[in-house]
Amino acid sequence: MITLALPRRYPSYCGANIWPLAALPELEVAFKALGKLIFDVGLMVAYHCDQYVSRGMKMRKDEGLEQILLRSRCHKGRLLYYFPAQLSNHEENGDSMSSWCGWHTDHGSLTGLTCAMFKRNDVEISCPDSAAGLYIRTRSGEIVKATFGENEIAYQIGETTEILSQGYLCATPHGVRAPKGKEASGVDRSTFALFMQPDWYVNRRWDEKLNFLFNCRDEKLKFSEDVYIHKEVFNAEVLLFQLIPSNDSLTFGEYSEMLLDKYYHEKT
Ligand SMILES: O=C(O)CCC(=O)C(=O)O
Ligand SMILES: [Fe+2]
Repeated sequence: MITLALPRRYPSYCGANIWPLAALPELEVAFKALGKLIFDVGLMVAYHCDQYVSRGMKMRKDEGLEQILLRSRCHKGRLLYYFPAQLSNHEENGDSMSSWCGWHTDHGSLTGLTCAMFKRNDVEISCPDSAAGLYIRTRSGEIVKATFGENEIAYQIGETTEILSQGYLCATPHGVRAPKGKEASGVDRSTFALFMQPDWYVNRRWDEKLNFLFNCRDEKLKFSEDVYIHKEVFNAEVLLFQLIPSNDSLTFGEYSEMLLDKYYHEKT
């Protein structure tokens, strides 16, 4: 019963995977193996995040990032594809650091990223512009290129971790810069991201619309006055956080729905 109801409530989270079984049968196995590796290492990163946070705030073991990730069934692996810059519909915006993907923070707990692969005409190449790629903004406000190799995984902190750690850990602002110049013509970029996030659904709550009693785990996000997620940089977030009264709490599902409405449906 639950497997029927959840996709209706959260279509963007619960859609079935679509595997190109005929064209690329090996993708499903490789994709899941990579996702599992990034998840397993992510748990180790989470353990150390908890050690750090517990020095500053009181935290029960089951409230820590590691346990939240371990009990969640809502992690999402995605292959990301960036079209060659001149074919993209998006005009290059004023901020060249984010010409392929605008500055943002991920809303989940922890995002694991592989280093990207660049291609021209389906042939893998090394990127002709060494300035292209993923950029992050550090806690001290510096913009730095995130450089890592093909056998390495990068982890970024998401907004939910910032909220649950009451700001001891900060969500990582990031954007992706497209290559520039003649040589950049026709160059595309592919990478893999594992978005690790808490369970999102409501706990033992009757849903009028679906006529269904949810009997599942949720994760409450407590918004305290001390948490101002990158407010000073991203105007959209400033608006969003004005909508959440301080000291209020939402489930991760409610928080996600609020963001999706804000960004995609302009409901709020
Ligand atoms: O492409 C990347 O390296 C980062 C992707 C990203 O930030 C995202 O999908 O949220
Ligand atoms: Fe991101």
